[in-house]
Amino acid sequence: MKAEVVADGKVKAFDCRHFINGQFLPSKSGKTFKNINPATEEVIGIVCEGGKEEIDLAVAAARRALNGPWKRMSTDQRIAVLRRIGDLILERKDELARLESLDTGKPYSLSSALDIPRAAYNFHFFADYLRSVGTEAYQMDEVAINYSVRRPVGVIGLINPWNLPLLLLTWKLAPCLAAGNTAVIKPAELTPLTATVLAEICKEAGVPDGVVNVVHGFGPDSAGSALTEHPDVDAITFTGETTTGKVIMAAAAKSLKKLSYELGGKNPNIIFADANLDEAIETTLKSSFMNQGEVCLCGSRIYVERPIYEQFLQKFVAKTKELVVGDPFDPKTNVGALISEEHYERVMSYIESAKEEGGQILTGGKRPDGLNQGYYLEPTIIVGVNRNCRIVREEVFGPVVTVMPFDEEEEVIAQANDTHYGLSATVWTNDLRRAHRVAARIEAGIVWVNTWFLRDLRTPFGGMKQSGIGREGGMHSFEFYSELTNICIKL
Ligand SMILES: O=C(O)C(=O)/C=C/C=C/O
Repeated sequence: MKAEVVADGKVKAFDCRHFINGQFLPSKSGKTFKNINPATEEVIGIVCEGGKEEIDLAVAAARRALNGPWKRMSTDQRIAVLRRIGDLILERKDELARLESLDTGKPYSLSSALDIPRAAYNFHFFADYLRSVGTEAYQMDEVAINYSVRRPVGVIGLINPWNLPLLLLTWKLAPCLAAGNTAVIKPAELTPLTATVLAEICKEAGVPDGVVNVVHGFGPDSAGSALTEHPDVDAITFTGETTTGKVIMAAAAKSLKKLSYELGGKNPNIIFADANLDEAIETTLKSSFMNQGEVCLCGSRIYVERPIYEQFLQKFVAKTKELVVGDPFDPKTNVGALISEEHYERVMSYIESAKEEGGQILTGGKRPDGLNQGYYLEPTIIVGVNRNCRIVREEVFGPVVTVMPFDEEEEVIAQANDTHYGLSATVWTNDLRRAHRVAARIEAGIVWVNTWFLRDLRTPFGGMKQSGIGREGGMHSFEFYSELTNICIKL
């Protein structure tokens, strides 16, 4: 699947076939769908649409592979394969970054700085981590000794989102393989390219046939539903929208699959008057608009303590107006194109609803002048809304934030927690005790203080309430991707 680098560093997309049992192959049905470049609205290739037949083939291959050479590999051999995958991702970093930008509309400056390096690091991190994974033992006086042994869960279904395609696929696949499982991957239908290259990289790195499988397609009545319903899939790990998470859970219930979920968020960004304002604004530009705001961790609800509210708005709006929206391959671009026409319309509908609810648009809210092709939307700041407005309650997943003033710590904590989500939050203050006090009271899986999206992969990562089930990262990933047997020996 070598992507062909064409004029001015752009790459030409390729047609995507499934990867099953070590072979690239089309759907038996012959069904395909178009792959669209969101920055130009052009068709850049076709993708084979998999269904029950392809999922059955992939699951059978994965089941067989559990007891093949993969099982007999020593830990050191598995570590070497995982490290090699990370190395090969880095060797093809530029090609992968261009493909990711072509598929998603995100700036190449972002995919080359974040998405692809983190994809490689996900493999290097879990390869190294595997060396230190242990279990536990307990001595019952001189009566008995208990110790646990760890084994892979089995065949894992990985269902991945379109916002950080390779970063999030490798975030799941690396620990899945490190723990000795086999995988059936269903990439998001909107972003098939880098998952297809990853399959090729896994084969080249020495992953035995059948251990990693990729089946393209949609959710309902397609590869996605076939995977979540398949009785021989032991677990499902999913990152995506909460609504989709509920559908998957219902399908997985029939065979009681183990579930790991990282779902939506409506994350508060709380800025106290004693914060370093310039630093808070510089990071808030990222936590608001990075990746076109298409990040589950984006701080889309900004709460500013009243004494600095006007000053914050004046500076934040001015800086936001300086952001360059446009061609993902232009080095000057900060904000690229939204992922699809459907998503673009959805985000625009939230901006319309905010206006109907009395919101004022301080900047953005429309397609940039001169960009009539591509799903481009200006970074948007909305004020004059409150906790009862849809724009404040529902995940927009676009370059749209609301800014609201607050007076008391108790009040802003209550507002921050007034949501059925609970993924992440950001707190800006230089008051040490307040930082710890407020962070501990926010109902979220991750709280950043005076920073955002700073990631130590050993930490528990995931959401509470309707933002997820379970945690990923370090030992938390191994807990999901392995089963423990406690053995009690009478002395
Ligand atoms: O940083 C991570 O490990 C991660 O999972 C990021 C998720 C972003 C989702 O939109």
